[in-house]
Amino acid sequence: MLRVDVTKQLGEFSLEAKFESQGRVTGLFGASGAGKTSLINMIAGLLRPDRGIIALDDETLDDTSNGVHVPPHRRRIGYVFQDARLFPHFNVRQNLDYGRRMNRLAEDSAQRARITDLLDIAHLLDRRPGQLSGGERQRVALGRALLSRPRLLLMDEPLGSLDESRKEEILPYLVRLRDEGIPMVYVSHDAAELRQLATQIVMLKRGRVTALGGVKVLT
Ligand SMILES: Nc1ncnc2c1ncn2[C@@H]1O[C@H](COP(=O)(O)OP(=O)(O)OP(=O)(O)O)[C@@H](O)[C@H]1O
Repeated sequence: MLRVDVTKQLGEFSLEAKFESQGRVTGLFGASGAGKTSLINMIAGLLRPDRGIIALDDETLDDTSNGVHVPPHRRRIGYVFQDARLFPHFNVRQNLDYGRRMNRLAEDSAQRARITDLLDIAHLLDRRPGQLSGGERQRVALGRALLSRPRLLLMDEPLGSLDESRKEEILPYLVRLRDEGIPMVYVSHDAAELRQLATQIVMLKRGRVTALGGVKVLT
């Protein structure tokens, strides 16, 4: 379970968000500037709340009243950005291996084969990111996040930079990931996308949670 109860002032913008999610895919929905990225950056540990608590299952990741702040690399949280942010000088195999090495996990070739199959990227292992399409790059970014064995996967508009046909190409993979059982927080301003993927919705407007519930709150 993910529990968030935080406040943060960013210049003129104030974020005050409280929600709990048991959902497999928590869809964070809101217009541009609503505070979605700031909120998931706090869950990732990249941005510290001014006040409040973030907890994942039975672990407290932030608790400002007790001075608790677990640094990002200790959270075991995967993050997939709108632009894949692969390492350009590494090939796909090396990019995939990065999260595992950073987390000092043992090599697990069976797991890598399973993930590369799941995402249909096994034939791309020797290529560099510059030799991939946008959709392929995003599938590699998903694979890299998954292979770090995260307890939670954060996705910030992972389809945002893709055109409609590429989006259609990736969505089925995201549905497969949902069924893998790793909980996800999925940021989007696209209600149709969230209807297909999310199991629970947190709606944000100007830094406040305005609705919580199933995908029907999107209507
Ligand atoms: N470091 C900062 N200093 C000042 N203002 C900031 C800072 N970071 C974010 N903001 C402001 O906070 C608001 C929320 O930004 P945020 O990126 O979280 O929104 P978002 O919902 O993710 O938007 P988008 O969908 O456009 O990415 C915006 O008005 C932004 O300008």
